[in-house]
Amino acid sequence: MSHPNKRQKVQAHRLSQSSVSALSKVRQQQQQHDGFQETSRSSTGQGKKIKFSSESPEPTTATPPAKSTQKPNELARTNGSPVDVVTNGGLSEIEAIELRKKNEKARKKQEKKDRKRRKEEEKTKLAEKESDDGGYSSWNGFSSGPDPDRDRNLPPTKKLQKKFVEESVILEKSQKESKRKRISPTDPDTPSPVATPSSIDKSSKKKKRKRHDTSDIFAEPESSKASKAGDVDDTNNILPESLMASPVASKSSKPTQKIQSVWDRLKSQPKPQSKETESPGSSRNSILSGTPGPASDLSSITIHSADKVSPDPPLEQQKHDKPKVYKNIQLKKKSKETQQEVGNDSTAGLVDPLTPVPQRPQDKSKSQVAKDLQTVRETLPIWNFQKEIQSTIRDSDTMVLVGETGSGKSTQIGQFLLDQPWMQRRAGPTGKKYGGCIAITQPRRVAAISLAQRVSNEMGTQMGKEVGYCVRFDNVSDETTKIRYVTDGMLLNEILHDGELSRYSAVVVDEAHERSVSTDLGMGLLKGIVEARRKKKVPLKLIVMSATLDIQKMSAFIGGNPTSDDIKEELPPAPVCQIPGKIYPVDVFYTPSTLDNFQTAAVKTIFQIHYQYPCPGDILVFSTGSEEIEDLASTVEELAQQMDSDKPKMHVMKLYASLDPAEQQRVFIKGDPRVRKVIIATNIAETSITVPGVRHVIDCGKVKMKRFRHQLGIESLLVTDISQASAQQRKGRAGREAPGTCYRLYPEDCFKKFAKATEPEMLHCDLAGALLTLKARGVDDVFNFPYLDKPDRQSFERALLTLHMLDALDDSGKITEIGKKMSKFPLPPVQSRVIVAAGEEEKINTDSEEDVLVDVIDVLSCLSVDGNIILQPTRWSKATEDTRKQVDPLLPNKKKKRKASEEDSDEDMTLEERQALERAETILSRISGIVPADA
Ligand SMILES: Nc1ncnc2c1ncn2[C@@H]1O[C@H](COP(=O)(O)OP(=O)(O)OP(=O)(O)O)[C@@H](O)[C@H]1O
Repeated sequence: MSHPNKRQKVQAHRLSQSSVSALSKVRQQQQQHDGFQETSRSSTGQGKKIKFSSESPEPTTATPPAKSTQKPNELARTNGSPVDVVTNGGLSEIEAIELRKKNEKARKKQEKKDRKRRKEEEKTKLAEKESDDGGYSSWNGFSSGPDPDRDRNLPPTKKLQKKFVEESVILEKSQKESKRKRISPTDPDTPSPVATPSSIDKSSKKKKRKRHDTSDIFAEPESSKASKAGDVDDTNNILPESLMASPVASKSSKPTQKIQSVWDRLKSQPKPQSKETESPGSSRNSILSGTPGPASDLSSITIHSADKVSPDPPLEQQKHDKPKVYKNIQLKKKSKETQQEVGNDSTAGLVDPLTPVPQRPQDKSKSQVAKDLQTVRETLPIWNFQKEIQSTIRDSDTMVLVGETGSGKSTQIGQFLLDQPWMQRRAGPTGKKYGGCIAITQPRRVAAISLAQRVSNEMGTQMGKEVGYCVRFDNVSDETTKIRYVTDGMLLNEILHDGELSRYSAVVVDEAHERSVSTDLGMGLLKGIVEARRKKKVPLKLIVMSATLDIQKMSAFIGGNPTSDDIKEELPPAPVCQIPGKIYPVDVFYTPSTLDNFQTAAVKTIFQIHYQYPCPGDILVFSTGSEEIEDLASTVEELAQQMDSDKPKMHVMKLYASLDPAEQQRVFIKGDPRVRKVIIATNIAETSITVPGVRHVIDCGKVKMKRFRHQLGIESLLVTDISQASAQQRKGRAGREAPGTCYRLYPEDCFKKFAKATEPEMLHCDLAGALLTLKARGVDDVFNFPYLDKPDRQSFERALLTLHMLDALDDSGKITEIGKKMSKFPLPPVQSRVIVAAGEEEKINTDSEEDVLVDVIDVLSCLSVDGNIILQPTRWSKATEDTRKQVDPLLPNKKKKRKASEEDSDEDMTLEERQALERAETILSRISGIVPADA
């Protein structure tokens, strides 16, 4: 089988998203047809594709054939025969060339004139339209354009591309304008000579400003106006200058020397560097340093901000800012190779998803890595509160810990408590041993794994030893593990098996604001365990953490230590420790009005950022579900391939729950700083995680939530607005390694209308599973269990009836043997009942050839996966293996073992079985687009 080139691979990948290959073929054909239409339009000069960049004076069509027909000289030269050029009726070679040059020049001039005229027409139309509708339609929905008839017959993606390209040009023009203004900042009301030559009259200036305003998605919120005026000492809601009509910088008098020198440096830099527009940092600079002045490039701001926020910029940050300082030759080589691979398709601005991830420097010992990371740890806001946290939890069994996102809660808390005297494993009254380990719960497995990896790096230990994790189907920890990151579902499971959690000295419930059923049940159960362990004089410490928490409610709920022996006495609230300060500022932007289609807006924003900010600076986009993510990713990939070759390339990555875990971990590996990673994720990336390199967040403001539909008796996923707490968490994914930006694809008013906190899952889900868990844990009176928010009585009754119907409860409401078996499966009760029933069937019909249980497991496995049940085996295996090796150091050993056992089992196969297996593999490969159907 021949290896497909990168473009084919990307296409094959896209095909794999749809299992309907026929449909894909039709689509492909249509695309080819569209491509042809585009080319012919270009050659006739109609609907010519505008280049993404406004830097290059030379307009080119996107399709190579058009290019080649327009440059015969070059064609001839590439054919290797300059004499071939002499074909002009007896003219000498030189004369012919001269003549052609002249013609070419005249043609270009004419083209330039035409283009200018067309642009002017477009601008006028756009300005007129904007004055009609407030500018909204100029970017949203791509409904308005210079010549609507021209695009009528184009398919939607092409229309979108064309519209986007046109708008990008307008955007870049306006950015350039604001950049020019900033180089020579003057009074905002006095137009700079560069920006406003005398030939331009006042009305056209106004039009220009208007266009600038409306060509961007993000409006200037009230609060940012205040901050510009110096009233607000917060970087929230500050509009990036380059997105504004009148830059912030123009309010200031003169640039500081430092920034001016950066500008000078920037101007003298080669094209790709100097054309990058300013970051929104001038206001940030002004606020942080008290020095008003224009923005410079992102790197200068980073350095500047770091100066102010922390005296020593974190080491990782320094590396990130100056990729050239890498001393590791191996790494250099690697990245060269990577670039060669990436660059072999010069027209595509897209990094192939199969591109190997650059390896981390291998020559650094674990202790060296830990030593480097120590510098980062010491700059975290939580670092100075170490003693306070230690003494609070020494004196009290419970504590609420609140601190900004990125302040260091999840990574540092375990390390702060590790050496405390109460952490020692010790014997209880009966001689049973208690303690020695800390459990830190996370709502999602991806966070648990990445945090364990980070903390083991910080401690310089091997993953799975002193620091480990335990998530469903994957336990990387042993008896020696001291800090164990677990999902809250796994902790619940542990409580089922060991009602005292005797292994642990402390349990930290992280991201408690998420209020999943498991978190709420876990907290209710932990409350009881803390009391029980206190009585046995082997206390279990409980810490509840979040950045966005209702502190009073939580501290009253978990309660502090009793003040007397009177057991009836109500517990005082738990002590609260609040960590002030954030690590880096994040600027927030809102849209001026509500959008119909956040997917389109997300695409636009991604490219606006890409064109506006220099690399490094990855983008994290929050979308709603896997389908939306796949759609968005393929649109971005398609558009990225049409970018100019001098623009930084893009690497589009996806992150959602049903993705292969190794694929999920891939986003955490630092990539080539010259390539921009665009990670499109669901809310699984919302809390706890730090995706290295992310500087920009795009938040669609929506989430898919499970809702129980009483009439139908089923749960379904519905798209709803997020809460303010969620929005803050999403914003908090930027500003962790450097200052960042957050683009909210909704207006500020909408944000204010969002619920303050996320509604507890318990209040809108089917309670049957939760009640079965409680019953199995021995809680018979489920109605009076301590819930943080109690569901209504009807929900209880409905759930209890369901459990009774499934034989999980007897007539008195006690759990039955069937119920106990059911509670062990991490499935909804209805599904676990089917498994138990199938198991019974197996026992009864031992002679039957039908393997009911296996069939049932197959069906339920498919039902458990959100959406995509088709594997992507071989195509990803190389990439997946690279990632796995970095995440799981024991992988080579595991693989050896697996290979040995596979070889054993291969020997037992009959010829037919082997052929069937091969056939199945081929079909699977075909479905997932690895092998063309006609191969
Ligand atoms: N994988 C990583 N790569 C790079 N830096 C990281 C990584 N994990 C953590 N950090 C650094 O450590 C800081 C603290 O991260 P941590 O997860 O402990 O914060 P947090 O307070 O728990 O945030 P949140 O409330 O968002 O979960 C981050 O701001 C970042 O600077």
